[in-house]
Amino acid sequence: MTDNNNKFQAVTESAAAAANFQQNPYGPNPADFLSNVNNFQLIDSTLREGEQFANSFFSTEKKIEIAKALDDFGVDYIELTSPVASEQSRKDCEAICKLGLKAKILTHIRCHMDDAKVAVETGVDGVDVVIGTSKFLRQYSHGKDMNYIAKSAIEVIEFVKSKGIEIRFSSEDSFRSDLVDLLNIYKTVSKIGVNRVGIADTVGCANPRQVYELVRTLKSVVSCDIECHFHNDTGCAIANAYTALEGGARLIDVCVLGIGERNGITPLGGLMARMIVASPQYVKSKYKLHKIRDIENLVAEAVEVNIPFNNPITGFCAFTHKAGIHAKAILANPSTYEILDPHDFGMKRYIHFANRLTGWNAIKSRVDQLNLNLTDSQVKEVTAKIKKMGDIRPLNIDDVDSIIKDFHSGITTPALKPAKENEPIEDSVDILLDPQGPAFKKAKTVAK
Ligand SMILES: CC(=O)SCCNC(=O)CCNC(=O)[C@H](O)C(C)(C)COP(=O)(O)OP(=O)(O)OC[C@H]1O[C@@H](n2cnc3c(N)ncnc32)[C@H](O)[C@@H]1OP(=O)(O)O
Ligand SMILES: O=C(O)CCC(=O)C(=O)O
Ligand SMILES: [Zn+2]
Repeated sequence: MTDNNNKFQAVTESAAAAANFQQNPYGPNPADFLSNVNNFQLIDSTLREGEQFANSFFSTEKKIEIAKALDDFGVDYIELTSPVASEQSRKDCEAICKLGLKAKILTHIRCHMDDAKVAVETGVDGVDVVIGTSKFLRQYSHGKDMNYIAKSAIEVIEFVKSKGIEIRFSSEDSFRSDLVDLLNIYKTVSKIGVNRVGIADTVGCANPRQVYELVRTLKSVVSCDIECHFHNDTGCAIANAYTALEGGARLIDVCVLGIGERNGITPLGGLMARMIVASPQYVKSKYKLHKIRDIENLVAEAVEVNIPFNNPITGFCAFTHKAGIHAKAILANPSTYEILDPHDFGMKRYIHFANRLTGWNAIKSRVDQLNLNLTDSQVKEVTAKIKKMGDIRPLNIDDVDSIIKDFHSGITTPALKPAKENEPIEDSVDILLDPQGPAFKKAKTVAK
């Protein structure tokens, strides 16, 4: 191709990227020419990092159930606990390798030949090797200097490669490591050939700008894919994962519900919420999003936690609209107040109208659902009654329905018994726009 043709191609490609960006303002920025927002992979670590969550104990059967569910969902890799952690951990790793899943199976080991020798015998498709590079870890964890780290990394990598399986090298606590040390070790391992290098924000200290910069810098010194692992101590795990992809990382470590050491890592569901906004076609074609709820329930039950009320996608009120102003606009066009479409995840949207913040538009939709005929001014009148009652105490759907029905039949609304102070509202049910869907109860979100 001539220079002019090359220039023409570059111009048309960037014009296409810009047009796409305009179509979807949440999509990859055309300036991020290395971005993998439209081309990322997931390494699910629920059965490794997730096993490090305080409440976790997975029986063999549970691990198999979770691995199958993740595979069905479409994750690219499933990472398992080190086979040297315990005898059962090794046996479970072998058992999962024998399942014949589509997802590649990885195990996660220290940068040590003793661990590597056990790992390669388990039947895994790849080994994730990690060693701390920050001063903290070099001093208080393994006590080794960068020369030793490089030497042992080369030995372990060469050994795993000789077995014909994938190898990833990762620096634990990357964001508190010296940049020169980091780039040197990554350069070394990239030169001898690894499938991936990993950046790990082990203590959750990194912010999105730092992530972008480190990934971009690393991109210029390695020739392999970059994987990223973000802890959520300071609440940046999803944002950091997204920014890493913008900077050119290809793979993100996730756990179902974000479980892991301390308060965990990037959650699978939360990252999907972020990515579907940026890259809807890619995400919808690659992952079975409607399975997220089942997978989260499976893991939540296994580790004995509730799904948080504010969880992206599956939190009990993730698609519930309440205030009258919101309800009116949602009834006209859900996109007015929703960036995620609940149907993409097999979920439904709800309008919670049994409260004093409701408005006549929401009440009118309930009147219609009840097949009653009221004029707009009558709906406004009955809405005022509902609000009056909502000023006295929390309402439930039966309260509202009886106010509407009584109003409709011209019968004076009987006084409702005020709830006792602090009485739990066990049956406060919210209305759904879809009359076929199941009504749902307020989630009990009391932490154990
Ligand atoms: C940030 C992360 O999440 S990394 C992954 C964490 N995963 C795990 O720890 C898996 C579960 N762990 C275990 O079952 C155990 O810790 C084992 C089997 C790995 C090791 O158990 P033990 O031999 O009893 O050692 P212990 O856990 O007390 O200490 C860790 C040892 O690994 C060494 N070590 C720690 N990290 C590394 C590393 N990345 N590469 C090489 N050696 C390491 C430490 O120096 C220490 O060695 P020591 O015996 O000389 O003190
Ligand atoms: O292996 C990795 O990349 C990450 C290890 C880990 O869990 C961490 O550093 O938090
Ligand atoms: Zn971790």
